[in-house]
Amino acid sequence: MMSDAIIQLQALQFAWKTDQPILQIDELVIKKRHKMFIKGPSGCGKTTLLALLGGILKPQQGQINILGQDITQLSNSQRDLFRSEHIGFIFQMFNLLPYLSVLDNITLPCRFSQKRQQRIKEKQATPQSEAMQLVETLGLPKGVLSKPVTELSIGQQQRVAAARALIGGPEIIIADEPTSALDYDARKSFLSLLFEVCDAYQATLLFVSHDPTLETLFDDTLSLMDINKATPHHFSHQGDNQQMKEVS
Ligand SMILES: Nc1ncnc2c1ncn2[C@@H]1O[C@H](COP(=O)(O)OP(=O)(O)OP(=O)(O)O)[C@@H](O)[C@H]1O
Repeated sequence: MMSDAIIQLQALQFAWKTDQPILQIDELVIKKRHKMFIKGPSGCGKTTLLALLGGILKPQQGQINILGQDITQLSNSQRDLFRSEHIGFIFQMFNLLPYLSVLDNITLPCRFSQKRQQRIKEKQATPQSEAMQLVETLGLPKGVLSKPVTELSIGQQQRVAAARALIGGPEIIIADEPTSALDYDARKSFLSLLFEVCDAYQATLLFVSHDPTLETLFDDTLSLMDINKATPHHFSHQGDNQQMKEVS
C-alpha cells in the first residue's frame, strides 16, 4: 500500500448479476485526509462503489485495501466490525432512527464499536460530551439533543447524521448525496461545516454528489466514468456528468 494512501483498490470487478460487471476498475488510490468529490451520471455505479469501499458489498474479484487491511479477505461479521470502527456513513435520507432522541442517534455508533469508545476516552471525553461538542461545531442549538429527530428540519437532520458519522473519530467518512434536499446556500454551509469537522478529526472524506458547483471545493475529483472500464454502453462519454444522457 502506498504510504500516503488510506484506500487502495486493485483489479476490482463487481457485478450485481454475474454476467454483467457494472464496475471494473484497475486501480484507485485515495489519499489520507483528502476530500474527494465523486461524480458520474445516474446509474453509473457511484453508490455501488461506496458500498464496496464501505464493506457493505463484496467484489467478485480484486482487492480493497483500507488502512492496510484487504477487506475482501474478511468474513461478513469482520467486515461489519471493520466498518463500524473505521468508517462513518452519511446517507441521502440520513437513516436516522425516528424513535430515538438526537443524542441517542448520534451516540449509536459508539454502542457497536469499542474503538470509537476508546478514541473518545483517550480525549477524556464521553459519547455524550463528544455529541454535545459535535452538535455545537455543526451549528445546532444545544437543546436539540433531547428532541426526537422527527422534530428537526432537513438541514438539522443532516447535521445530526454528520455528527453520528463522525463521533468516535472513524478515519473515513462516506457521504452519498447528503445535500440533495437542500438549497445552494444550505449545501455550501453544510459542506464547510463538514470540512471543518473532518479536518478536526483528520478524516478522509468521500462525497458523492450530482451538484457540479460543489466540485471545486474539494481536494480531488473522481470521475467514475473515467476509471470504470465496465461503463455501460448506453452512457455517452461526451461532456460532464450532468450533460450525459442515456442514448439507448
Ligand atoms: N440492489 C441492486 N440489485 C441489482 N442491481 C442494482 C442494485 N443496486 C443498484 N443496481 C444497479 O447497479 C447500477 C449502478 O447503480 P448505483 O446506484 O450504484 O448508481 P449511482 O451512480 O449511484 O446512481 P445515482 O446517481 O442515480 O444514485 C444501476 O444499473 C442499478 O440499476
